[in-house]
Amino acid sequence: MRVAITGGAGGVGSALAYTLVTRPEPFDVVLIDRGLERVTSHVMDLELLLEAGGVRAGSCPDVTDGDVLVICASASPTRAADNAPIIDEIAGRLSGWDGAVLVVTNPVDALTARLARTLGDRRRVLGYTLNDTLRLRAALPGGKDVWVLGEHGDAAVPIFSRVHPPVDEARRTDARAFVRGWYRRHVALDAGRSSTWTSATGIARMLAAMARDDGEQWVASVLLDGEYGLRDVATGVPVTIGPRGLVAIQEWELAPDELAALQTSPR
Ligand SMILES: NC(=O)c1ccc[n+]([C@@H]2O[C@H](COP(=O)([O-])OP(=O)(O)OC[C@H]3O[C@@H](n4cnc5c(N)ncnc54)[C@H](O)[C@@H]3O)[C@@H](O)[C@H]2O)c1
Repeated sequence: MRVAITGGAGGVGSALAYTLVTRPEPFDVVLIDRGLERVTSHVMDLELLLEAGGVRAGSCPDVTDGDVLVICASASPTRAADNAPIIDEIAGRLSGWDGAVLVVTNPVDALTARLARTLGDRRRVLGYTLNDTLRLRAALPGGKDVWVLGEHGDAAVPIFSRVHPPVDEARRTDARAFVRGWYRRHVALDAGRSSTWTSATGIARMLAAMARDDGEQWVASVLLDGEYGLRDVATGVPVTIGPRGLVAIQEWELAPDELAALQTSPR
């Protein structure tokens, strides 16, 4: 699979490039950012580690060089307000290209919706929201079918009704507090960096799953068209994914409080 990463010299983009070149699958990676020097420096560093595939530096027009474009380009790792023009600038370069896009840049749900509307094809645009699920899995070690749906971040919705073995109310309260507390503690650090390692690992796993196209269960933000009673907003829902993006949205039967939280989660 050919993967173009825009924002490739940043924290998430460069960690993702490292994760992809050290995985066994043959990913061909193009790293794109505003300045060619910084991506070239990353590429010179990374090409010594290649397990399979390749890695090279690109410039902004090369966003169409992959089968999948991962958007990590951002005005700042933590300030999300300025990123809509960046998404619009990238969208302007995508005409005539029919690949899939994985949006990482925040606010990820709003930007996924914006890009899906611009491209006119919601199936090609997935938003990366898996980190919330990875945090809940850390809070419920050994649990099966542990997922977080809804808007990425503070309003995310842990889905306890599917977890095996079942989770009692006391553990639910602790797990909820861990997931919310993790996010708030990380934001409060104001450390000038995002969760680059979790994100890079999760994105690489999803890209490998898109290449495998084997029907495995994932979660991603998708522009909804009536699923879960929501329309024209993007939020995290259960999905299967393939090389061209969304394969299908699964409409799970949720507990009433979970469905209500999912329906009010998009802001
Ligand atoms: N969805 C998630 O779960 C998740 C997780 C972590 C980070 N994020 C978001 O991902 C984004 C990137 O985070 P980061 O820590 O890598 O930030 P960063 O500041 O380290 O990197 C952003 C990079 O984008 C580049 N850039 C800016 N404008 C560009 C453009 N028009 N074209 C190409 N490159 C451009 C910058 O030069 C920089 O290298 C942020 O918006 C962050 O909030 C989302």
